[in-house]
Amino acid sequence: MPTSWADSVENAAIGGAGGGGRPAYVPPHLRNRPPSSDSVQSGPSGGNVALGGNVPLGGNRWAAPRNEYSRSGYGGGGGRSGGWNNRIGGWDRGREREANPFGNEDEVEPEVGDQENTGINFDAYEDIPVETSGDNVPPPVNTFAEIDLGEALNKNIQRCKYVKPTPVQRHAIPISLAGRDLMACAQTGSGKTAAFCFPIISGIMTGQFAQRAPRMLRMACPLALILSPTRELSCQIHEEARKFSYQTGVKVVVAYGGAPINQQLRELDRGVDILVATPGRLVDLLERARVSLQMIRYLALDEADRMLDMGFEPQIRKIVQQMDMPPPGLRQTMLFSATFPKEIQRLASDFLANYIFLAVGRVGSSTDLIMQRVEYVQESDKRSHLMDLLHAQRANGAHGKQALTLVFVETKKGADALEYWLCSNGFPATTIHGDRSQMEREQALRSFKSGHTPILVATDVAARGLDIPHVAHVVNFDLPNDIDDYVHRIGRTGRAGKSGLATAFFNENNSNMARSLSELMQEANQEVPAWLSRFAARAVYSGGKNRRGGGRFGGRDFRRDPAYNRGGADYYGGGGGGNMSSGYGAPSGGYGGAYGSGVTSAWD
Ligand SMILES: Nc1ncnc2c1ncn2[C@@H]1O[C@H](COP(=O)(O)OP(=O)(O)OP(=O)(O)O)[C@@H](O)[C@H]1O
Repeated sequence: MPTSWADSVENAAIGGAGGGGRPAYVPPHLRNRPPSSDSVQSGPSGGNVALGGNVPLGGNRWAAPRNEYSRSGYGGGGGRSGGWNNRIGGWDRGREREANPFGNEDEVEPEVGDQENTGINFDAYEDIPVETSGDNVPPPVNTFAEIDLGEALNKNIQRCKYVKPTPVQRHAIPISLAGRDLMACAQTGSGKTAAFCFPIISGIMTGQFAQRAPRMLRMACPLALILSPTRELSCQIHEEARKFSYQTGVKVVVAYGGAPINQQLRELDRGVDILVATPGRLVDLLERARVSLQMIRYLALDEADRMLDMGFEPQIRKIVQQMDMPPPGLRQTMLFSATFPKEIQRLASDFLANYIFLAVGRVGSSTDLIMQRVEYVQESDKRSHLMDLLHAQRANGAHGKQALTLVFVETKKGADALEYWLCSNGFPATTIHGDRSQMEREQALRSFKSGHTPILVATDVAARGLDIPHVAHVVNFDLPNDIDDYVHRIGRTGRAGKSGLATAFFNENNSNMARSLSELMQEANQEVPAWLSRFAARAVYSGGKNRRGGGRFGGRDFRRDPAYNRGGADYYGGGGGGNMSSGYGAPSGGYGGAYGSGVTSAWD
């Protein structure tokens, strides 16, 4: 059974609106009980506000005639593309019933010993190196049965067909259940979402905080906050969390920008235990005094390094430190990402109390499930080269499913231009980037995921977190300036134990990436072309483009660095000695120069 967010989008697309009018508020501790049997709906899945919609399928996907492109038609998005009037399923309160996020009545009752999550090969992760540091690290578990997550959550794990925990889950869940703060790095596609959702849901299910929840008029007081950097990722986490919390009595609500706020306010008014949000929309809700963070007991930052880089850091500090959220020690904080540059670890430590650092896999490295290729392609040849790749790929669809290709470009204009060119040449493509409306973005994702437009041209807005099944190929048409961005981009394929292919176009313009790219490829047991090694040998580390410093890739607790133990005064000195010195020279890396000459004052 498909279990990912992308599949739940399809389920939501099939379903209609949830039921009922506005219910009476029921506090969390009264909700924490099994719902009545009639709460299991056979029909509508309570279409997601964001992602409900339907994409007509069929026809020859590759047969688009030249010049057929049109913005309104290319996505094939008929159906409910309007989307905003759908209700998120609640759960048994008054006349409101919890929609079944699994979307299929047949799958409501899990069967013991049911088939494993299809296509998952977690044996691929078995011999993965794991490193923990911090005081009194709780031991890992090998099975879900060893952890007391509660019956209702265990049922949902079965419904998801998760047979055993992934390595990051084996380590992170016991740490979080023990109440410890956590900074966790694990490779893309390795199950981090569940690793932070399970302990939060389980903790709320025990009801230990619920009694103290105040009843404030029109002000939501969630117990847990999950922040992520993009709207699509927040929607995805929300969908996953709804599955994990189905029939547990825990209510999950999502709030993100680009969508009408009134709908989200109505959802919040109906009660919320776990709020999944993007920072901008949350700040808006806080400023309107429609959300209070005073009851927060769990804070999770997904893509935490992105959340704390210069783009988001002020908003995150405002949310976490300048509103009414309890301080570290009184809340439990969990930070997760596949990459964790040390300067960001240092920033993040402000938000944590006596935390455990967990690194699973060669962190910041890519998984070797992804076959990486780098090809030397001049700018002017990129389009024809891409076309060759796509032609070759037409033949590669398997089991009636067209293989999906995700093409990353540098700019929004570049994305539109490439999309137009692809469509004009008979390759159904769509695009996702920050200049498109939220509805267009969501429609593009649906169209891609359904295979209607099996090519998605994207900027970095799609680089992190998105879990789209059947992405067989990631093409870095334009390489990013930061090796961590590359790691996240290629991580859209090769997920959950499956294999994938990533191709990067490289030329002189990317010479500053040569060294970090070839090191990354070596780490992941990939063949490094001789010409790239020559580029790498000539290259000087250039600023933000490689922030790891020498030695092995990422994954080290920055508290173990000698500079940290000297008090950290010289830790960010820039340009000089120390492990991080190579990371901050140039202004053009992923941190937009913010850590260039001003590195010492980034958190002053
Ligand atoms: N224990 C499990 N057994 C089987 N499948 C799992 C398990 N845990 C997670 N998955 C599946 O693995 C896929 C990847 O999980 P997830 O999206 O949480 O990865 P991630 O580590 O957060 O990736 P990224 O770094 O790209 O954000 C999802 O489709 C999820 O449903």
